Amino acid sequence: MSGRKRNTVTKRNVENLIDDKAKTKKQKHSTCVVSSSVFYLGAGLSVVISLALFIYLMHREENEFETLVPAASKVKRSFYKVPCSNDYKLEKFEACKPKTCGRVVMDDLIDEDDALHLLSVAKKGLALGGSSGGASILDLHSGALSKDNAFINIYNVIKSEDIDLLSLQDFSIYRKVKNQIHYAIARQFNIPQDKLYLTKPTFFSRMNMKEPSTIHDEYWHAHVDKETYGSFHYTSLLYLSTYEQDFTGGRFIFIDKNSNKTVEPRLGRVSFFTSGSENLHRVERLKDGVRYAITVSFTCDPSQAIQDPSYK
Ligand SMILES: O=C(O)CCC(=O)C(=O)O
Ligand SMILES: [Fe+2]
Repeated sequence: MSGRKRNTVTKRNVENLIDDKAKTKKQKHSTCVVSSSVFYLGAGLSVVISLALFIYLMHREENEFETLVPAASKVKRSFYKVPCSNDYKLEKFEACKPKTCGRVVMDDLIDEDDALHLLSVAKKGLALGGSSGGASILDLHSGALSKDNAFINIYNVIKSEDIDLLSLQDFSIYRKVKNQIHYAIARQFNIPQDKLYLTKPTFFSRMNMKEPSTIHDEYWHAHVDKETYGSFHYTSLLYLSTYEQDFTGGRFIFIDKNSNKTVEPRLGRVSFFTSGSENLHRVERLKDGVRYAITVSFTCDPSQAIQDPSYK
């Protein structure tokens, strides 16, 4: 009897049933609203957290730059010693190869007039070519000049178009500067000067804000000069423009285990260092402006020596 009663569909039962269904629907709807709110809140929160983390990491990277030599002040000679890598162990050239390794910055080695002269050569030379992307070079040894996505030979260009560039005076100023750097490196690292030779490439570089077009434009990658250029034992850079005056970004960064150490370029500043993996480095990506420099590097290997560049 009671079972029958339970199964009887009365008007009241139907009303209750509809009511219950509506309640369940309402409950379901509110559960749905709550869970989607939780979802959006969670997603929003994780976006905020990721953003904060990103800003923190960026900021932390900025903070982890220790400035070795700022552009704002001139240094006579700043020496920063680092332990040598094993890169030289199997090499001959006992008298020349690095036995102590390090980084040196000198602001009064090169006359400002000479740096300015080399800057004008760099500007004129690079104006005859120029990469489609952000990094262009002009190698005085081979004549290679970046042009669009490849290289042309500047000596052919100035000959065929009769352009007054890379004159005897230009080469003589390059040679004077090269000799001053040669002397400073030999002295610093205690090497007989006649066992240390100029090597190739020896090139002007120009960096600007153009987007990279080929791998040659990506100047900001970390590298070891001894691997990149093969013959280098001692790298030197003469800066021809000044950080935060002519460009921003573009600092030179030594990448050490626990920190990054920067050298801020300054017109006339020479930065030289041993070229092995004890001096892993990169150039910070430019944020604005145009940056000029010239690389003048030396080898201990007489078979990699080059003559002083001259008109061809
Ligand atoms: O221009 C600079 O400061 C350094 C460039 C560099 O590391 C290189 O050309 O190997
Ligand atoms: Fe380098």
